[in-house]
This record gives sequence, C-alpha cells and structure tokens, in this order.
Amino acid sequence: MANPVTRPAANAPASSAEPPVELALLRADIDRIDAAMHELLMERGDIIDRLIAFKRTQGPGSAFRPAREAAMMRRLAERHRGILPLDTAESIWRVIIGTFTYVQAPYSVHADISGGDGPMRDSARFHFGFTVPYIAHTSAEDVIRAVAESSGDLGIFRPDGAAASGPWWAGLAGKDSPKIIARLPFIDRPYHPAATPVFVIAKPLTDGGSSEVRLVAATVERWREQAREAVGRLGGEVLGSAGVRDGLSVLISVPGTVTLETLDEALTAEHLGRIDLSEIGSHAEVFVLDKPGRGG
Ligand SMILES: O=C(O)C(=O)C[C@]1(C(=O)O)C=C[C@@H](O)C=C1
Repeated sequence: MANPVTRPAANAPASSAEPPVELALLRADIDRIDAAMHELLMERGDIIDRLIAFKRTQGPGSAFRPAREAAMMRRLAERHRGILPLDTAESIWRVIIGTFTYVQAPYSVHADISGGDGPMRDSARFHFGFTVPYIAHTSAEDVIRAVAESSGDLGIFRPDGAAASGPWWAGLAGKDSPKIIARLPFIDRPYHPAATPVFVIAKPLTDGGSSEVRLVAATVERWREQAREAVGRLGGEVLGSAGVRDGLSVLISVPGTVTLETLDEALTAEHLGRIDLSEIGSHAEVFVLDKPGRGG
C-alpha cells in the first residue's frame, strides 16, 4: 500500500513561504494518488513476473497477445470520463502494456518508413513506448525479413504502403512466414494522436490472436471491378493491388466469419481465371469512437 501522506493541520498558519492550506491539501491528495498509482504499477509488475513463468510453459515467441490488448483498450475507451483526455489515458496504457510485453520477452519494432519516418515513429512510440527499440527500414520487404529472422520482433507498416513497388503482402504468404496480427490504433476516432493506420506483423502466434478481420492475398489471372463489389457483398474490402508476373496480386480483408472457401467461390463467380488465395493474417476489429479524444 501507499505510504500515508502527512496532511498539514487545517488550522495551520499561512506563511508567505508556504502555499495556502487548501492548495497544500489538494497537493497532498495528488501525492497520495501518485504514490498509489506507482505502487499499483509495481504490483502489476509482480503479477507480470508470475505471468512470465506461466507463459514460458506455453512456448517461445512474442509475448504480444493482440486479442487481449484490443479488449483492454476497448474497455478503457468505454469507461473513460473526466477532464483527462482519452488520448492521454490511451497513450499511458499503451506504454504500460507495450513495456510489460517487452519485460516478458524483449523485442524491437521494425518500421517501414518508405512513406515517411515521422508517422511511423509516432505510431511506434505511442503504441509501444520509448523502452522498446525502434528500427527503421526503407521497405516493407526489409521489415518482413527482419521479423522473420528475429525471435520475437514486431514489424509495422501502412496498409496503403508502397504497392507501386510490388505486392509487399506476398512476403507474408506461407505457413511459417510472419503474419499480420494487429491493426493499430485499436481505438479510432477523429484527431487520433497516432492516427496513421498500421498493420503489425510477427512470426505466427500460437495463441492470443484475434480473427475478427481476416486478411487474404489473392493472386488472380485478371481483375474485374465486379470482383471488388463481390468482396464488398461479403462485408470485405480490397485494400491494395499490384501486378505480378502471371496476373495481379490483390490484398483483401473480409470479416473473420468469411472462410477462404467462401471468398474463393465469390471470386470464381467473377471469372478472374486462375485464383490462388493465401491467408496472411488477421486482426481485431477497429473500435471506432465518434468523439475526439481531447475532451472539451
Ligand atoms: O495478458 C497477457 O498475456 C499479458 O502478457 C499481459 C499484457 C499486459 O501487460 O496487460 C501484456 C502483453 C499482452 O499483449 C497482453 C497483456
């Protein structure tokens, strides 16, 4: 528990060197709360210590559990009230959770900065804090390679990034290749302080992933605009496309309830020629708030 804080006597004389009694009382309350919050964070650390021992028995790899984090961030946004901006509450908890993930198993965040370093750095710092190393790369391919060669690192890139240089998502196909495991920010709203949408990749997770949204790389012989509408009828979206030697590679997101077979049937009905589908990851549905996080 927090150390008791000595309050000034209510009838203490006001001297010019000391703040007025009312102010001193309020500051004593702030000190009490700060000490209690610090104690609670250290207690959280003790619990993480026990969690490390438990999770070690579950196998190696990243300690990141995106489904759990998405649920925690949703609850935070729902219960938040008062004058502290939600932006601040969210960033504090992102740093707490990102750092406690790091404490469990150290990792670096590799970022594709081909679309600019600033937004990616903001995103990495907002979601994972300053303790976690940030490593910049000039292409999504380099990020995917760095994550594939690491033991438990994360990679981040923009969903709309650099399709002009080819289908970066092709590097995520294949059983053991890294997969998309999250889409950040978990909570979206107008004027989010780290608004740039990013996909997070990691080596395939054995547990703790969310499959609310499924991501698929589709290679087709030819593309027709009606196919985009067919994906839309399934509740999905075409996120990007790039030419490949034998046709076109298309990045598609569909609700997790839509299987690869259902998507295959819908695309086959659009006469796209040979179709090859490969699941390249999944993530939690973005939680959208319609109010800005700055309060006021
Ligand atoms: O719940 C877990 O599995 C944890 O590792 C704890 C924790 C957290 O700090 O709350 C940290 C990392 C995970 O991504 C999710 C949550």
